[in-house]
Amino acid sequence: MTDRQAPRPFSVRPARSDDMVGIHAMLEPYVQRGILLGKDIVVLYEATQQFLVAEADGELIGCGALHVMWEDLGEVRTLLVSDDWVRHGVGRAIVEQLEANARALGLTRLFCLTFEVDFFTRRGFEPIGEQVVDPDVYSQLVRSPDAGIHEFLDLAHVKPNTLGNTRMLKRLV
Ligand SMILES: CC(=O)SCCNC(=O)CCNC(=O)[C@H](O)C(C)(C)COP(=O)(O)OP(=O)(O)OC[C@H]1O[C@@H](n2cnc3c(N)ncnc32)[C@H](O)[C@@H]1OP(=O)(O)O
Repeated sequence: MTDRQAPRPFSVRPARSDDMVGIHAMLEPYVQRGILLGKDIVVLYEATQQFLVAEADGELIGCGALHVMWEDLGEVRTLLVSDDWVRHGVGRAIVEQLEANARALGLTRLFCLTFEVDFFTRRGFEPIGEQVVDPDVYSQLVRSPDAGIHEFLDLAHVKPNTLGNTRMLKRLV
């Protein structure tokens, strides 16, 4: 006998624009708790192609995004699974597909900033302390208006958002 439940069927697919209102609603509680960065709905629409969604019985149950930051470097963003579905392999399936997408785009390193250190460690991410880009790349990245890149660079004005988070990196092989 085991207490592991039978697998519940779900699928992961690229997001469509009409998923964004649902993603915005799923995101809001985590923004309130300071776990994920808040995004205006217009920013979500602009990022539609970056997103994957998980669904079961036609309902959104999770999402995650891949943001390209540099030639070799991407970031996993806005990963979440609805409360009813945590610990059923949905987060893992989303991250594995985001990694496949990253490889297809030619990326070799994936960054994330997270409280979920155990989850990302099991996915092969490792904590990093310092800057992982050279000064020339840094000087270009700092020109981006994107708040996520400011968090990646650990700029002073975003430090209140990132308090207690762990910076992690995975090398894609
Ligand atoms: C970069 C960022 O976006 S950081 C923000 C991350 N998101 C958040 O913090 C929001 C809140 N958290 C969440 O939404 C979720 O907990 C996530 C996204 C972190 C993880 O998603 P989940 O779907 O719960 O993860 P998943 O189930 O794939 O894996 C977690 C572990 O649950 C366990 N598990 C999986 N399926 C089962 C099951 N059927 N029964 C029991 N345990 C299970 C396993 O131990 C699994 O780890 P492993 O597969 O590596 O051995």
